[in-house]
Amino acid sequence: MTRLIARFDVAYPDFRLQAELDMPAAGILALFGPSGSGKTTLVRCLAGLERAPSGYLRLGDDVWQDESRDLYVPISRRSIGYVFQDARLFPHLSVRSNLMYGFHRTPSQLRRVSVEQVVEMLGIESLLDRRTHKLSGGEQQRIAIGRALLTSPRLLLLDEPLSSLDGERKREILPFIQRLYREMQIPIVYVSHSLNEILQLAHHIAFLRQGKIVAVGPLSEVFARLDLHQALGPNPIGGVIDVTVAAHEPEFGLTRLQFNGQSLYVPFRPFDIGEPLRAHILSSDVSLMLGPPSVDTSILNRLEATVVDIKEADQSTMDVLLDVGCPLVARITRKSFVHLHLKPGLKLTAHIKAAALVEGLTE
Ligand SMILES: Nc1ncnc2c1ncn2[C@@H]1O[C@H](COP(=O)(O)OP(=O)(O)OP(=O)(O)O)[C@@H](O)[C@H]1O
Repeated sequence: MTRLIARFDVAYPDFRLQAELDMPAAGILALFGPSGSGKTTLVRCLAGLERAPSGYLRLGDDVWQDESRDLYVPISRRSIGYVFQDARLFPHLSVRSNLMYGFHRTPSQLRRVSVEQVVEMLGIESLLDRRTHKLSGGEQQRIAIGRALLTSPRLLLLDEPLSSLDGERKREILPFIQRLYREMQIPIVYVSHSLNEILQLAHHIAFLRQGKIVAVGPLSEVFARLDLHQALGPNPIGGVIDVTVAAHEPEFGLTRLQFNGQSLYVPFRPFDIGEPLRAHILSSDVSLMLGPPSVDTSILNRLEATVVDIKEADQSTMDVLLDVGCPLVARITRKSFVHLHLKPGLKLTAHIKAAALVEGLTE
């Protein structure tokens, strides 16, 4: 499988990025981290807008930067599509001309994406003859993505493409980004500090703090890192679980999801049976009970669990990493931890107070 390998060390007067990536170039990689952690700097290095003095960058067989050989391929020859926070369309051109700009820049023998394909995928047929300054923010971003796609990029960089949009426009554009990956199979690096966007879109996540990638991998693994749990926020996600729809129980207003032989109930939604979805669970919504799952409880979501690891969260709470067929973190009080005599290897039951579904997720 094609890999993306990058090593950058960039020093500004008050900031240093020291980032290393070596991962499959497939699906959507989210760069996530607090403001000022270096996400944009990293993307600029990937794009070739920022030249890291001793940098190295390779996508598959293409080496775009290797300073040990004084090799630095400029952005115009990197086969990279870059979409910024603001769409940066050409205001004097129509939508069609903005799109064709990207298309014509690419030599015909390298074109792998057709105008018709992009227009259909982004739902922009009716906009083609419009001027760009009259378009809504969401429409403008779709055109910007289309223009980038029509350069037939081997890598698409989306730097907070939704941050200037309101909630409704965000919801409008997210499915198009999901389609990008599904239908075009172009690896995407997606910068965001919105956890919600990342849960909806990402297959992998790189978590940045103070210029360093402190964790990278599939979402379920990164959110299970106890050493990062405090850094992930006051009420962090304890589990990201890929599930399929198993059954509906409309008489109870419930839909049953399954994963690795376990079940999770969520409020009824008319999904197709077998449809892949993603659920996420806050670590504060997981409580623990000694012994195997019992039916004598009002709690519907009871998962068989094994304690894997335990870490102090703060003075009064502990994070407990569980194996429920996938990683899941429970945040419990220190008092309960002492009372239950928790230790690695202990088998018990995890009660899930609430599980939320992430809509329209890619498989
Ligand atoms: N050209 C530059 N010269 C000096 N400092 C810079 C330059 N570009 C970025 N920085 C600094 O580097 C740090 C990281 O910035 P960067 O934009 O990469 O962070 P970010 O994680 O993308 O932040 P945000 O989420 O707010 O966009 C910041 O402190 C910023 O001020």
